[in-house]
Amino acid sequence: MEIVVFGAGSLGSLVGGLCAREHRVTLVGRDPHIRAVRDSGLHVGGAFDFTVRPAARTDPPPAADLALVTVKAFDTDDAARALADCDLDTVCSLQNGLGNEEALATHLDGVLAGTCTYGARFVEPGRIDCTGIGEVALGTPDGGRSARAERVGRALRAAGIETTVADDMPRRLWKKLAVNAGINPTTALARVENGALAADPLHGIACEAARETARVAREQGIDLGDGEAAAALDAVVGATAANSSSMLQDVRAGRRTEIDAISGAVVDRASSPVPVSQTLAGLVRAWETAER
Ligand SMILES: NC(=O)C1=CN([C@@H]2O[C@H](COP(=O)(O)OP(=O)(O)OC[C@H]3O[C@@H](n4cnc5c(N)ncnc54)[C@H](OP(=O)(O)O)[C@@H]3O)[C@@H](O)[C@H]2O)C=CC1
Ligand SMILES: CC(C)(CO)C(=O)C(=O)O
Repeated sequence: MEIVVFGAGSLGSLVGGLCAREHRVTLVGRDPHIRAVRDSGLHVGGAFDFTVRPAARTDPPPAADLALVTVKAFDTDDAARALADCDLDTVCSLQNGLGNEEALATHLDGVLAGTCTYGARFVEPGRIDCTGIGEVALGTPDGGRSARAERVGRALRAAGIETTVADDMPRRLWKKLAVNAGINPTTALARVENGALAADPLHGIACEAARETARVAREQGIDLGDGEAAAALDAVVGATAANSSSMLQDVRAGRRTEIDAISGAVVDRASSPVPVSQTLAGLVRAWETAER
């Protein structure tokens, strides 16, 4: 299968590197990382230790069977526009946050929704580390089964990526959002690793943000319970206790965060008050305004 990974930073290089062991892969990203991959290949370290030599460029190729989108959520619309001239059969987001599939579908056909719990960290141009083995779940954005999703699932499994083809992607996207809405802004503002959320006061704040997200999901017709959302948050906090959330990494690096697609998405869709999510979103945005 011809696969283009659009947004070959940390996660995109991990997934693209794994796919390159089985498929013809083109990474689309930025120099100097892309130049290093072109010159010396891509080394995937951490939980893996291999080097592959995918094609690497700073603009999309003319065609591919599958595009995996791994830009940050605030770049999704630009990614969709950049891919519009690429002859594609299927596009699959592996991003965090809500709204990515809708943004992609504005410009592209054959869009699938996806979540990813693998962890990836950029080391230096040409090298990334896998910081945690997880899984990819993918399917049609509105739920239900599709031959397109089954094809992509087979291709990712063939590359050794733990993959579930799911018929309930709306629910999965909201459940992942509840986890991110609890963990990401809380750890970023407190400057702590994920494990600090196991104890109060941070545990109470993170759980309430997750429960607010579950309530807004129910307002949107998604059957996601408060207890289930809080339990999912606790499970991820336990499993990634030593990790720095992506939002904490962004804040520490002085980079723009994905707050708008995470807590902002909860606030924008709420038809009842979500004070914790609103406060977390406001505080992170205030930091972005002051510090960036
Ligand atoms: N890293 C991880 O462990 C995980 C990440 N995720 C999610 O995956 C998504 C990606 O995260 P992550 O990999 O960490 O982010 P990164 O910033 O490391 O990777 C995104 C890359 O895409 C590049 N990019 C953006 N727009 C373009 C463009 N138009 N053309 C070429 N390159 C472009 C960025 O370059 P530049 O910055 O210069 O614009 C960057 O190098 C996010 O939604 C994140 O929340 C989900 C699970 C785990
Ligand atoms: C699940 C979690 C919070 C793990 O750190 C994550 O997806 C992130 O950091 O963006």
